[in-house]
Amino acid sequence: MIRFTKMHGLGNDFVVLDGLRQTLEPSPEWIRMLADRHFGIGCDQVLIVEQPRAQGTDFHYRIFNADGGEVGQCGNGARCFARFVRDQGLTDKDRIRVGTAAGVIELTLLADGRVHVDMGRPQFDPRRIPFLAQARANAYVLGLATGNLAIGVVGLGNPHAVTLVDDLDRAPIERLGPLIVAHQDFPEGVNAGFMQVLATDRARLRVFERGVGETLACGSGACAAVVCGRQWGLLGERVQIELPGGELTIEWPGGDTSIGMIGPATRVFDGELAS
Ligand SMILES: N[C@H](CCC[C@H](N)C(=O)O)C(=O)O
Repeated sequence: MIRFTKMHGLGNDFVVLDGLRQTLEPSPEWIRMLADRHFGIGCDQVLIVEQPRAQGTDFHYRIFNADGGEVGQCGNGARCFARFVRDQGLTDKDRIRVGTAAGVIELTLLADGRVHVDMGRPQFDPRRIPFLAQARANAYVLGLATGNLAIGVVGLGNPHAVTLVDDLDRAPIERLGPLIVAHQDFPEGVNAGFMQVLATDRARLRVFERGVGETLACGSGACAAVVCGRQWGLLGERVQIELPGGELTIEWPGGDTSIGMIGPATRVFDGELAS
């Protein structure tokens, strides 16, 4: 009987599985079933806790989108991961180093119940995002059927394209999101963020996620939006990002430094799969 925990980070929701004390075979078909909101449990991503692989890490963390694809980063998921391994008694540490397919991240459980994630340094090398155009990524014009779109492109262990909009409620996000996510310039797809800057320390954001569609929050997307916003001279070092599901605090000094994210991690229920 496979046990799972249902969790969310500002409404970006997860099925979290302990891969240490149970044997899991995460095929794309099985992941899609778990994520299915009618035939399965229902979630945006499936997260699996595994034994550490990299030197100096406490765990390895596998991330699967609802479409079954495995990816290298999930900011909201990282916060839930930290909460999960503590709640399950898998560690008693407050600071946890976790290996992912994209590298190592450091999670810190804060006294107020929130979690800080050191998301590592933003990537601008197009080959590592990956992104086919060789132009410097912070102002690239994407050719769409609906016309050209100026975007910022950055990697956070997963690829992000950020579009600045004047009004998040009126921008044609439902139409543009899928076009950007599937654009040929992103050979592995991309997460499409739409940001409305309110002040140098505050912005609104909606994200169409690769492998899912629009989510209520996207942690790596919030980090990508702050990186692009800073490169465009619109945002300061510490920014409150307002997502449909709630607020994240993002801190980035700029240059070749790590980006930090602070936010909640919520456990909803534990369950067992029938088969
Ligand atoms: N859809 C993303 C993975 C989850 C990212 C998001 N849920 C977050 O909180 O960072 C991708 O395909 O790269």
